[in-house]
Amino acid sequence: MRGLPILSFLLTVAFSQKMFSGDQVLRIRAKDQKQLQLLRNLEDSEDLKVDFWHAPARPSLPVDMRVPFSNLNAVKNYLNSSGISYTIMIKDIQVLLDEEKKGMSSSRRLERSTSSFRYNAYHTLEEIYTWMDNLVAEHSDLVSKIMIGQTFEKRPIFVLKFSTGNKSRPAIWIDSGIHAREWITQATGVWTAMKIVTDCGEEPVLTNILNHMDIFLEVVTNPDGFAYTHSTNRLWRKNRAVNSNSTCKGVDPNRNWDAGFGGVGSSNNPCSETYHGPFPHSEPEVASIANFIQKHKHFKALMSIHSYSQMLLYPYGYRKEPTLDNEELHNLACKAVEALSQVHGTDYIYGRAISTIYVANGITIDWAYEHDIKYSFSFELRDTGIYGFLLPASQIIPTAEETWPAILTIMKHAYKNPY
Ligand SMILES: CC(C)C[C@H](C(=O)O)[C@H](C)S
Ligand SMILES: [Zn+2]
Repeated sequence: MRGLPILSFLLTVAFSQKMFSGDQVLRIRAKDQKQLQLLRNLEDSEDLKVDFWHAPARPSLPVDMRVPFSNLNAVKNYLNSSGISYTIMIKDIQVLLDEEKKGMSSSRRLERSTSSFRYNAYHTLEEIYTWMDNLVAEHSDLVSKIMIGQTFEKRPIFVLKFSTGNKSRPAIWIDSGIHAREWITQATGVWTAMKIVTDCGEEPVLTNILNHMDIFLEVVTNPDGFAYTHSTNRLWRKNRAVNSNSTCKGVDPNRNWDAGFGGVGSSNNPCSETYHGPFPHSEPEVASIANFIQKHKHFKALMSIHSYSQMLLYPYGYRKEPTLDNEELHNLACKAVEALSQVHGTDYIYGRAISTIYVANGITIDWAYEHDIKYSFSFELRDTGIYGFLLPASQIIPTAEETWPAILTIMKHAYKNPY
């Protein structure tokens, strides 16, 4: 009878999961603004169902887009006839998804302790929430779990609090997984939580920070979307809100913040991956964080972790003017990226979001900066466009290991430069 649970799991997955057989990710290097606009036009065509993994921004940045197998010829003809050259970044998405699923099914069980949890594998929401409870139980002197709200589908939204004190102190916010499909980020959040409990009291820099500041870490910042990537569509980005005037579901939680809301750099089309929602903080996944941070009043640094591109970004995304703290943020990003590259030689670029990746409004770090959190950064983890969102699990630990010194650099700076 042992095989039955695995078999039933595989059968349910086989029958409910969206398949991406033959879908390809094309990498395009647009030569000029005209070609970029031709690419943007593709996003608006509902029948081609092109999914931008890396949106059109500037000629110097590649555009990565997933094209359903059934539309490959039409899209490739469109590119060829427009004189737009492309390479095939992923030849068949389903092949990578099948490999990813194989790696997960062997680790699919609810562990009773954090020591038997496999940090080098991807996990479901249930497995991560169970791990979270084990972490709190095993380290209750340092870690507690706070429910800051409920998602659209009424799942609890949990934040881990790391504190050695008992009154409200200056604090640091870290979130991962606000975009559901960016699985390397939730996995990095799990590893980072373990690193904090392991190093606290042992490693002097972190120990010193935790003697004066609290750290709040939201590992799964989009629980509904994340559950959906496991149950139905691995490449889902948004939350799972029902949009009143559309059959398309989901709002992009990283366009829903009250910072330049609704301008250029997000979409008012509910079917778009960057749909900003009906109004700022309309989404519970965003409002819960905003309310928590505003009630706390003492956050000094915020890091929102995304993938992919290997970038460290700071405000603004929605305005081209630099912030008043641009020089300090730029120098801090430089130090953080240097610390990151020391670990495995991974190269990052860094700078203001609008000029480093693309214009984006309603984003977390702009709202944070405009709400007195000076040290606000968005990480874009590995890679730069070989696997994209389908980064193999073998890269989870190396990615988390290299990200940690960058996170620590930013936390240390916030601690040493109180404001
Ligand atoms: C700070 C922004 C521009 C991050 C970006 C996005 O939300 O589109 C990620 C690459 S998904
Ligand atoms: Zn993202």
